[in-house]
Amino acid sequence: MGVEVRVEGLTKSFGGQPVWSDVSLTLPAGEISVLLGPSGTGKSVFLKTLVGLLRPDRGSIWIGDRDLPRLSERALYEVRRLFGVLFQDGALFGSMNIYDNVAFPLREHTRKPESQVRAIVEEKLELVGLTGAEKKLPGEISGGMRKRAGLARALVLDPEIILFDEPDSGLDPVRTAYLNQLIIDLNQRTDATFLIVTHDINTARTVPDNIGLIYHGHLAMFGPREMLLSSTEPVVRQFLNAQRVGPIGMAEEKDAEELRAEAESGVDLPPLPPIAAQLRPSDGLPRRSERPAGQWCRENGVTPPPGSFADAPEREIGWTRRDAMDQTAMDQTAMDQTADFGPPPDYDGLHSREVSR
Ligand SMILES: Nc1ncnc2c1ncn2[C@@H]1O[C@H](COP(=O)(O)OP(=O)(O)OP(=O)(O)O)[C@@H](O)[C@H]1O
Repeated sequence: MGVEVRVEGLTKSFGGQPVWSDVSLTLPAGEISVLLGPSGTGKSVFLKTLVGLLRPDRGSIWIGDRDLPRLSERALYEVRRLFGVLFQDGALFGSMNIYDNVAFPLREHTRKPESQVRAIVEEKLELVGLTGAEKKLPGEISGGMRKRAGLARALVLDPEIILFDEPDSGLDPVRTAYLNQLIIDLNQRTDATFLIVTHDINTARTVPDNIGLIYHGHLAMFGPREMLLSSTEPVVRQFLNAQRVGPIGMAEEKDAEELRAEAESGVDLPPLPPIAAQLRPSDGLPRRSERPAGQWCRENGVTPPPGSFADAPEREIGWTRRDAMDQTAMDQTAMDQTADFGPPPDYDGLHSREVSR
């Protein structure tokens, strides 16, 4: 069973240079959250700080009634056992075969007899589809297999919180799709709390329950996926839609002159793409934390981008044609009252697939 992780006012710097400041967010128990951000904004540093490998300058990381940065080394060692971490490169020992790599945390942190170690290692290797690769060295298997071996090792102590640092880096799109499905299935099976750092926009759009974005030394936004996927906040919109137009430049932030030139050129951000349905477990059953598609938008009076949830069965969506019509009527009234705001948005596009047929 996963646990909630509550981060409050977390700040980290190196040699007086802040990486990020005043980060506050809650990773809900058992849910999948994704953390995005331009390169070098400190996502890996955030994961390492969460797990206690780096000490923050200020702030709290609450797990139950324990505040990690305030724990003694000994207490922290105990709490770390709640975590499983999949590092970017799998972080396997090159001279150990896959079996010994996966068995390592069990031999290091428990007194289990070798027969039990074997049973657990075999179970986790089967879970990640690596049965038969036990005797291979990390250098003898593909990058994708190394990731899965790293994942098996992250799972052997049955962690309640699993952190993934770019699990999809270096993988082709098909392997990324398989890995994402594996992550969803693992979440369903273990009910652990997941935090995934990724640069893959498709992963960010379909895998998580919540999305966060670190930008320019702070947490720009964190919340339910529908909140970010329908956000018109320029940084969020630019990043989630992989656009060049917007505040983020090649070297992180565009300067005022670049932004002015962009505004003068009349180039605008393209419309938000439709929100796709969340990826479901392989058995097709709803995720434990699943909320009806469109529910957040409806409850918060936000109109999702046209075409959203077209791939969710009508009976399961929380945003229906009726809501769209009600919303259109409400917005039309607002438009009539304020005038000069141009034509009303094309809410019918919400079901554009049906309409265009
Ligand atoms: N141990 C350290 N000592 C000093 N500086 C560090 C240390 N670890 C990371 N940094 C710096 O912190 C900043 C953030 O690095 P980090 O690897 O967390 O970024 P990231 O967002 O994960 O990047 P990417 O998306 O490219 O992987 C970088 O400038 C990096 O050089």
